[in-house]
Amino acid sequence: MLHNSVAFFITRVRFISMFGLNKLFKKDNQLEQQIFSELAAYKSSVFPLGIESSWVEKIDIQGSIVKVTLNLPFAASGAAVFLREMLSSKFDKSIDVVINCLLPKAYKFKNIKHIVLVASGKGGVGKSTTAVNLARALQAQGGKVGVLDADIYGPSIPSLFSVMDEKPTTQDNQTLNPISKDGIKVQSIGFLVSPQDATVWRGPMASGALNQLLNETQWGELDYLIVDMPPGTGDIQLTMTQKVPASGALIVTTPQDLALLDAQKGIAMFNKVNLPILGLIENMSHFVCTHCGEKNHVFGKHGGEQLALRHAVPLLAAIPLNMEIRETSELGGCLSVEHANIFEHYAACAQTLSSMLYYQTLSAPTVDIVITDD
Ligand SMILES: Nc1ncnc2c1ncn2[C@@H]1O[C@H](COP(=O)(O)OP(=O)(O)OP(=O)(O)O)[C@@H](O)[C@H]1O
Repeated sequence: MLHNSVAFFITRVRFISMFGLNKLFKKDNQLEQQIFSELAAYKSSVFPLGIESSWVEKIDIQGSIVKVTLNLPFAASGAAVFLREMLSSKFDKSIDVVINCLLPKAYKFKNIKHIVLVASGKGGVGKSTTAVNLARALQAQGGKVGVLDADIYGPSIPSLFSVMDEKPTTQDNQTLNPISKDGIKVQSIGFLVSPQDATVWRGPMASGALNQLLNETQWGELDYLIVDMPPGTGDIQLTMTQKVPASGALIVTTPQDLALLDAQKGIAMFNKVNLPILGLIENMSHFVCTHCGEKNHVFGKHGGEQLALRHAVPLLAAIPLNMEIRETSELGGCLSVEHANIFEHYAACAQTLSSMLYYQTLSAPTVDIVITDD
């Protein structure tokens, strides 16, 4: 019996060699190695150091059908589109790329891996709109996401997610369950106190409330918690910043001189408390004419770019002034579903942001952060 199977095996090997199939297997192996090399050499803002071989889960080659599966340690599943194009053009054949996002289990606070503050030097520049779309984009890229609305002057997150009438529930009378909207966990100061009451708060009260919302909400496991900060750079914002174990801050600005001056104050504020500034987002950066497609810089040109250069922080996105952004936001809709082309701006920003946060964690020492109420 054993003799028979050995004979069968030898015949099979001979048969394969005879028809040159072993060369075919070698060729597959060669292709696999070339794919590894191309991935390692591919550099972009999302992959500044290329794609590590340990991120390649598998390369499946079935004749002319090739599929590459990657497990990325950050939320950038949309990058599959570029990688697919790059590999297909290099090898002159269709190569499919699938990206799963598996962030390392390194927690910044409780079960939260990264906390990102979204701030602005002045009100009305689109900070909350940007925070919500960025949260949705991080989720679309494969992350588990929560949003904490700490804007005591005008908590607009409930309305931007269209959950104004909901109230967080409690199971133990000590902690609150956040509202879940489209898989995103939402908590807002607006669910708990009226805006009239909150606007007269002083720094310690506001930061105490933020602390409480952060600590006493059952967030579960999150990859990214986006915190919508109150606009401005005063005592309240400073005290709040000091109380949150954030990975960094994003500053939203418009291109007008006055907004840029205030954004500069925001940069100074975060520098004062040594919180890394992850980047600037220039909102309402330009307007694309719906008839002729021409780009108009309604509020000025290159302002965000110059500010970013001056302070050596990345300009992560230049979001257009766009009617669909305003309409969808005001109706609490989802831009990715309703206007996918405009949502691309936020998707690209989310990919770069999540990659930055990953590399930041690699280079930072790990410390346990304990928040107290004082
Ligand atoms: N890129 C954009 N294109 C068009 N409209 C926008 C854009 N970004 C924001 N808006 C609109 O601008 C208005 C202000 O936006 P938002 O409430 O997000 O600003 P904010 O900076 O958070 O304000 P506040 O300081 O009051 O919290 C909203 O009507 C919003 O829909």
